[in-house]
Amino acid sequence: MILINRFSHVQKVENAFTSTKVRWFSAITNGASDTRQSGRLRVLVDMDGVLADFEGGFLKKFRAKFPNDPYISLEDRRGFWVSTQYGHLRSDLCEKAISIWESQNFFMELDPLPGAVEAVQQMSRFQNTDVFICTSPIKMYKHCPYEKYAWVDKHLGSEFLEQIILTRDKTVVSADLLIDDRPDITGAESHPTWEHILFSACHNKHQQLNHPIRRLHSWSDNWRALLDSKQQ
Ligand SMILES: Cc1cn([C@H]2C[C@H](OP(=O)(O)O)[C@@H](CO)O2)c(=O)[nH]c1=O
Ligand SMILES: [Mg+2]
Repeated sequence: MILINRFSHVQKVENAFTSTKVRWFSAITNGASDTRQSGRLRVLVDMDGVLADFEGGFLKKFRAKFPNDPYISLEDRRGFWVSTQYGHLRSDLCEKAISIWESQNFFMELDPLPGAVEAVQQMSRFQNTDVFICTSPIKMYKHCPYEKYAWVDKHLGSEFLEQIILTRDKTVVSADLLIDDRPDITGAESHPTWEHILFSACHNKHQQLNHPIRRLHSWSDNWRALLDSKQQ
């Protein structure tokens, strides 16, 4: 009897733990109302193609490493994946393109996009606004995650290291806005809490999207109005 009671106590504790875990998890995944209830605006800012010049850095290093191979100018870039378009140009160029962003110092040495650092610094000083840098590392993890942290430290300062979210699935992160240059952002959560603002880039600026989406054309565009539009 004592044993049974003890067991049922353990079971109860386990059940309570499980249901707390479930509640906590759903707060993370379905948190739209949570962020608004807190009265604070939560903004996710993507890194490559929004803060850091991935496309420009890639082209410069590709041409330096493979001076005798054809390349695609930024004007002619189409489609999110650089390696896909290079593979269409000539099949061996796909692997050559990948070798560029898998190299040491690729992510570290990317230049900030015009106005990006200033915009994020200003945004983070807004009242009732939390800004996070939400970025996906490449799967070849030897250099990229470290270099993304080092880049933020160098350009935004060490206090911004608290604001980094590294994830391959941005749909499970709850926020009000996600500013990102990738047109199709999908993942485990089919109804992300954020509104995706498409940041214009050489690869997406000609793209007609079949779903309604607001764009930010650059950091000289009116990003303050976008934030205002989400305030209660
Ligand atoms: C391979 C590749 C990666 N990236 C960026 C997107 C991701 O960073 P971010 O989430 O910061 O935009 C990261 C890993 O895929 O590299 C491109 O922008 N274009 C590409 O062709
Ligand atoms: Mg990006």
